[in-house]
Amino acid sequence: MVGVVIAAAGQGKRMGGSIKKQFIELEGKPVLLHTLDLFASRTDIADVVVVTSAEDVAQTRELIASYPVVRVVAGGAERQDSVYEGLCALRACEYVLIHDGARPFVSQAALDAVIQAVRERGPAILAVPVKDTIKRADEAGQVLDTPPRKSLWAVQTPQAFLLSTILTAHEKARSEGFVGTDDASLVERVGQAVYVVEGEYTNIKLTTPDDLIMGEAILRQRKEKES
Ligand SMILES: Nc1ccn([C@@H]2O[C@H](COP(=O)(O)OP(=O)(O)OP(=O)(O)O)[C@@H](O)[C@H]2O)c(=O)n1
Ligand SMILES: C[C@](O)(CO)[C@H](O)COP(=O)(O)O
Repeated sequence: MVGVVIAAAGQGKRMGGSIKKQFIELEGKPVLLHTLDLFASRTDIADVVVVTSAEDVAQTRELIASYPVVRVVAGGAERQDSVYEGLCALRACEYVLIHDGARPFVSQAALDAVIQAVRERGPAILAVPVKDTIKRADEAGQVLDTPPRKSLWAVQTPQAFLLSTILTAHEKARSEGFVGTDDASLVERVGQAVYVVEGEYTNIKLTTPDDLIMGEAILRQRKEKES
């Protein structure tokens, strides 16, 4: 069966404002519940662990009281620490999807695709082709090079792994003091192949206030399609 870790223990510094972004309401519902609803209706998901800051655990438990398979644990200072706490709290799952609480728009088709990929190929991550030209530059702003765009992907979540694989990779990174900006990078650094699954540009992470405007537009467009 598949378990899910939802990382929602961030402070939302880039979003600003007095309410952390996972608790901001979009169309009258907190972002975290939009995210949870994507997984709650799936029969292939056996366990869901939401990771929040220690100070938000009680509030989050109240918020998710009506979700039967969802539990809440406290996270850590870095996203990687929070994910690790979530992984340790999972119960009897062969595979795990690691997802950002602040990514409430991933489609069911994308979830199907990433689950199929991890079962058939191994570690799998949703990503979209980069639209802009990307340059590397040094600290003085001088351009170093222009990597060929066709090899570049903007990485999203969920990222899918065998639970044993990602736990081992996290433990190794922790013991060596390595902090990555996603979970797949911890698996890559132990030399294991990771596969990209093409996702959708609408699977945005709510990071800055502009993303809330985009998020409302995505929800509006989906509602219009349904009616
Ligand atoms: N210590 C942390 C930091 C981040 N996250 C989660 O990881 C996801 C992606 O992180 P990001 O967008 O960077 O969220 P924040 O850390 O909240 O944002 P910021 O960096 O602007 O403070 C979010 O769902 C966030 O809640 C987490 O669980 N634990
Ligand atoms: C995991 C992630 O969402 C993939 O895009 C991203 O790397 C999280 O990064 P952030 O630094 O927490 O925004």
